[in-house]
Amino acid sequence: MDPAFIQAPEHRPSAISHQFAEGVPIIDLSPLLSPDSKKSNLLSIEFIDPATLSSLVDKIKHGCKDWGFFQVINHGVPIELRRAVEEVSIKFFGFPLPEKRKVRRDEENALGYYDEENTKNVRDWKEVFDFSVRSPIVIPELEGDSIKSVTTLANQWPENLPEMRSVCKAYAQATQKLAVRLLELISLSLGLPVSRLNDFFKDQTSFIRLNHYPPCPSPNEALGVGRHKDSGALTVLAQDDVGGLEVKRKNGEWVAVKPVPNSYIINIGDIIQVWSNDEYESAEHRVVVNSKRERFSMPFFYNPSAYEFIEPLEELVSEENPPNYLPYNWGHCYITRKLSNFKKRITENIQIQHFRVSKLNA
Ligand SMILES: O=C(O)CCC(=O)C(=O)O
Ligand SMILES: [Fe+2]
Repeated sequence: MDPAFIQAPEHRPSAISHQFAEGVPIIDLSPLLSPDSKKSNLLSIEFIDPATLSSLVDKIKHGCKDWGFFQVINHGVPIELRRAVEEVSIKFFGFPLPEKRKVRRDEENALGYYDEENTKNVRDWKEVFDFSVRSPIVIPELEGDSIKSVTTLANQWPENLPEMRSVCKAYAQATQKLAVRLLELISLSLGLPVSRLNDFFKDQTSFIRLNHYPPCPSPNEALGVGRHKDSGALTVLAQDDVGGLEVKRKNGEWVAVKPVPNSYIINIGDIIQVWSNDEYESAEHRVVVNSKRERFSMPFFYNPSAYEFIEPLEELVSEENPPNYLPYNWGHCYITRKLSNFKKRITENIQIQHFRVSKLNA
């Protein structure tokens, strides 16, 4: 196998890491499906009674605080839509490589097909197709009040799979609605008003990634995706029945997340960690591959507007609990991370650690 894929010994999947985690919270969102919205699959917080809402918010808090991720069922995303995207994804990745490369991402435009992604400078055993919810998106990178650069990202769709565009668009809208409701529940779980975080997403930079992990001849040395944390606000992830997603627990142990049919896995991203001033921590995760079955997954990365500056929310800091992070521009963070995956870089990726206020100076 190409040595570019081989993980350092300490990061290889160990034999004991494949046990399915006990007790991963599975949260039933059906109380949010109001009777008349059942048909339209619309989740709403308006009509729920206070006791039911409060018990739901408690479960969200537990998931965020103790795990950094959880699964949701009865989430309102129509199953037909999910199946339709799964089908186009299988068709697309089944195309010959030259066909897929017609919509390949490049240094200017980070959306489209890509099969050479690195995580922490080791190649991932996967191929991906990225598309953003809004397109094109113009992303200014801000430094203070001045614009450092402007990048435009635009979706690219394969000519010989004409249904892909509309199917993906409909799916993105449905998962986005779920992301909005989840963020509202998370806002309540932090003691904030329900819509406190919504305005950050007015010109969202959210995108969906279709992942394909082919069978791997050397699954003990390579990873589908190396260990990482998602840099956005939260991730709404659909995985198929093969399994392979692993999450690092607070005790340092890697545990596998058992696939639950038609559920979504919700990951807390770095932005929620910063907003909450470390009340919630983003979960480190990775993907283990296997030699027999290919695997497909589809994360929706819920990302704010590029011009937003991310910092601990003022309601959640005080003299006793001062902000742990300096403000950083999301557009800058997003573009640096997205384009840095394009090529191996000598320098480290931007991480929220770079904005952490040093405790030593306190
Ligand atoms: O495939 C998965 O289950 C997770 C993928 C992932 O973590 C990512 O693309 O950021
Ligand atoms: Fe991830």
